[in-house]
Amino acid sequence: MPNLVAIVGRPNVGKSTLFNRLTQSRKAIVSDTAGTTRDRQYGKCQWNGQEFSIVDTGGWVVKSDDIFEGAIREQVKVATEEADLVLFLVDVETGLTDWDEDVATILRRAKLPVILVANKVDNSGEAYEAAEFYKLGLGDPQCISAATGGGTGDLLDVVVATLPKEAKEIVDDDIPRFAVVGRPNAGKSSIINAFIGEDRNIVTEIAGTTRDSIYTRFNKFGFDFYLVDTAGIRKKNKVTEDLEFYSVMRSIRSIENSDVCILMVDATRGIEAQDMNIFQLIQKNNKSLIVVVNKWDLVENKDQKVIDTFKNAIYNRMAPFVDFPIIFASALTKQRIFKVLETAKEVYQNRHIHIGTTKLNEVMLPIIEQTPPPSTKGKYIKIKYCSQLPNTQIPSFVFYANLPQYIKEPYRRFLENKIRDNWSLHGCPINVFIRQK
Ligand SMILES: Nc1nc2c(ncn2[C@@H]2O[C@H](COP(=O)(O)OP(=O)(O)OP(=O)(O)O)[C@@H](O)[C@H]2O)c(=O)[nH]1
Ligand SMILES: Nc1nc2c(ncn2[C@@H]2O[C@H](COP(=O)(O)OP(=O)(O)OP(=O)(O)O)[C@@H](O)[C@H]2O)c(=O)[nH]1
Repeated sequence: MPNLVAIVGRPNVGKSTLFNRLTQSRKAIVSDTAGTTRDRQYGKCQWNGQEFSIVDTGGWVVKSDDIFEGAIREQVKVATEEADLVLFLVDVETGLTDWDEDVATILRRAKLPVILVANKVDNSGEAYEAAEFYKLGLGDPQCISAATGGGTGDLLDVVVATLPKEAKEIVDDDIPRFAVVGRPNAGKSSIINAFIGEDRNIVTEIAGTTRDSIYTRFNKFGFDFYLVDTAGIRKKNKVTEDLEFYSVMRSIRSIENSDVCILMVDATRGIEAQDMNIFQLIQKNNKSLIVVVNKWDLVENKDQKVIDTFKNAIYNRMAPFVDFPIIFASALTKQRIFKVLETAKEVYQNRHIHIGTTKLNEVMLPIIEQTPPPSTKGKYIKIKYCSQLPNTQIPSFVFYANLPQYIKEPYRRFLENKIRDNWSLHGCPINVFIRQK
């Protein structure tokens, strides 16, 4: 299982620039105005064959001057509880600030490794300016320029050397792993209790080898699966539970270690930003999904129109991925709790679908013939055949075409939808590639 690295630091020190460089994504918006960055919260980095996840704490601050620094401080604390390693970024242009000292105090007390990183060392002549940060009591700073990339290779060497070694969990690979995720108060602990009750005979707790990772095996009523991180979910942390960042940090490990995510939504609140953040984590990790609209007992009018309105609202928010089940349930009254497990099992099986090449072509080629890819620049575009790739993490299909570069996203999506119409891939992300033949 991957390790989790958190980047912390004052606004404008270059967290998002560094996050971008490490994850090599160009999605992050870098700006000169403090606190304007978004969608840079979570990504993956690979270095020397080791993979780890990165969270940029700067992506989560509520933008308001009076709570700004307090909120960041709070996030630093959460990061120290949930991450495996912290990159503490400071800025040689501004030099040492009181706030850096505050954060250093929190970090010195934390039990995880901290790497002090002096950013904006754009040329070697500036490296001496970084010496003052030694005062923070966190060792010698690693000098980097996130903007040019200078020093980041050395930094990554240190990160990889410092991260705890990835330990193999003692779990059976053939048994599905379900994670229950959702915002605070959505009913995660309640539904886990409804699944396993307090009956010790049906569950075995297997202590994971990594901090906080615990799989609970459930084997009864024809079900056999692991619930991921149940102990972590049932452990309450009321102090920070309102923090958006907190629910995300809490979810990362569970999601990364699961096959199917059971996303709990509170029927009395609808879909909110926090639900969307968790949904995006599920998507970025290519996990299968079912949505449980919980606390359905509290909804008075449950006629079909209300159900449809709920469903449409959820699908609209999560578009374009809309092929997943939504179940209206109550962890309290146990209404449809079994349905949730049954559906999670089906969705897991969909992940392992194998469609033979003959069958796939028999169905897809006539569809393509009827609705061929639109010709671009007078070019005739032809898809010759298709097949499913073997041994992939999620079902992946390749369509071979004479001019793949002219087949655009809408048509790719059309192909994906046609595959979904013809085979049961409910809840399961799939890949559709177009390649040259
Ligand atoms: N000269 C120089 N400028 C940098 C470097 N890294 C980042 N910057 C600039 O510093 C400014 C802030 O960078 P960001 O990455 O947005 O900083 P941040 O810490 O994510 O800021 P918040 O979003 O406020 O948390 C931008 O103008 C960047 O171009 C660097 O290595 N050298
Ligand atoms: N009426 C009703 N209340 C529910 C239901 N599920 C959970 N609750 C209540 O909602 C509150 C939160 O439930 P929890 O199971 O603790 O929620 P959680 O998602 O684990 O919350 P955090 O630990 O804060 O992340 C509790 O008071 C539950 O009793 C439900 O289906 N119906």
